[in-house]
Amino acid sequence: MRSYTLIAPAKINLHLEILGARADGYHELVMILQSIDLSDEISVQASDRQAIRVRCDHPEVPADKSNIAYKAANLMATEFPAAFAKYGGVDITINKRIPVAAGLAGGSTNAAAVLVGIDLLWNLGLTQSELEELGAQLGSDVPFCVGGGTAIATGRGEQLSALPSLNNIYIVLAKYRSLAVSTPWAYKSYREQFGDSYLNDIHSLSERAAAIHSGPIVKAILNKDATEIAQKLHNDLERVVLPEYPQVLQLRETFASAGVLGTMMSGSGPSVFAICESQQQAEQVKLRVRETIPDEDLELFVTRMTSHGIQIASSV
Ligand SMILES: C[C@](O)(CO)[C@H](O)COP(=O)(O)OP(=O)(O)OC[C@H]1O[C@@H](n2ccc(N)nc2=O)[C@H](O)[C@@H]1O
Ligand SMILES: Nc1ncnc2c1ncn2[C@@H]1O[C@H](COP(=O)(O)OP(=O)(O)OP(=O)(O)O)[C@@H](O)[C@H]1O
Repeated sequence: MRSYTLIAPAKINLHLEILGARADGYHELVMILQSIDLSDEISVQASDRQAIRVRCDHPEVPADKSNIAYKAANLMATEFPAAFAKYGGVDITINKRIPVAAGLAGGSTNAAAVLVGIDLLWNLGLTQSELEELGAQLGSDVPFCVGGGTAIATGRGEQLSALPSLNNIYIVLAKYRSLAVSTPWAYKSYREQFGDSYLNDIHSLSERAAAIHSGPIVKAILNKDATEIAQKLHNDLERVVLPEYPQVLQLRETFASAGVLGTMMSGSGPSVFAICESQQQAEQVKLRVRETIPDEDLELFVTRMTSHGIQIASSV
């Protein structure tokens, strides 16, 4: 049976700005999303049973219909019933390395990999933008995960404009294994606490553009200047997550006192990343954080920014 093995990278948010609440329950955002070199491996294999099956080596990730990888395959089967009938079922195997429920788009990148894998398995020849449109039906972060790299995301996160890629900027990533933050809770809390500061009353596009704060970090990205990027990191969701989760606040403070270029929570948390001058500094910072917080529940990774989205590792 034919199969593809795909590399599915995680993302961090270099900028996350909430512009307002939308009628559909989502929030209008301006984000800068960045792929990192910390990936799951997804294999998508044709099967002779007319069914979708998911296996995952991580005990906390469901292997049933609630897995977003299952939902991605089911969407492809619904959108392309003739191909589903012709090529048969799909067996999906997920080797999970990205921390779960971390604000790193772990599920979203798995879904993007399944879309890419099934497109190849069924010879559909979909374009990147067609794959991104399908991804938007599964989650706001899924379209970005298809192509990855560095991008500005607007709307609810699904409208993408590519930025020049940032390679080899080293980061340290920290996440407490047992700590999870609900994304709906984070947005809802923000709306309840800071709804008044929304830009909903700004109607003209030029007024709205002038009020958006992502300009300085975009300039830093265009300059490919790690120090400048690190100084301009921003995440509105920190305003609700840090007061509620002291461990996340402690990670931010521990990174800051370790002399990194800059530090921020990713997405809705609870993972925190720190931008470093070099791989060597990143390794030193990792050791220092480990000494300061010798809690085995804390996972620490040294990784780097990458320009890759979903990639094919092998095909049989
Ligand atoms: C926090 C981020 O990861 C940052 O990149 C994303 O904004 C969330 O991306 P995601 O997990 O793919 O989000 P979705 O699965 O689309 O939505 C999960 C929930 O988050 C909230 N949500 C998400 C995106 C958005 N623009 N506004 C929202 O209010 C909604 O309550 C939604 O029900
Ligand atoms: N393939 C999957 N990988 C990881 N989690 C999954 C998957 N499918 C479903 N889930 C469930 O989704 C929840 C969120 O996990 P995920 O790792 O995607 O969060 P996240 O990194 O915060 O995502 P995002 O940054 O897109 O909001 C988990 O609690 C898990 O049970």
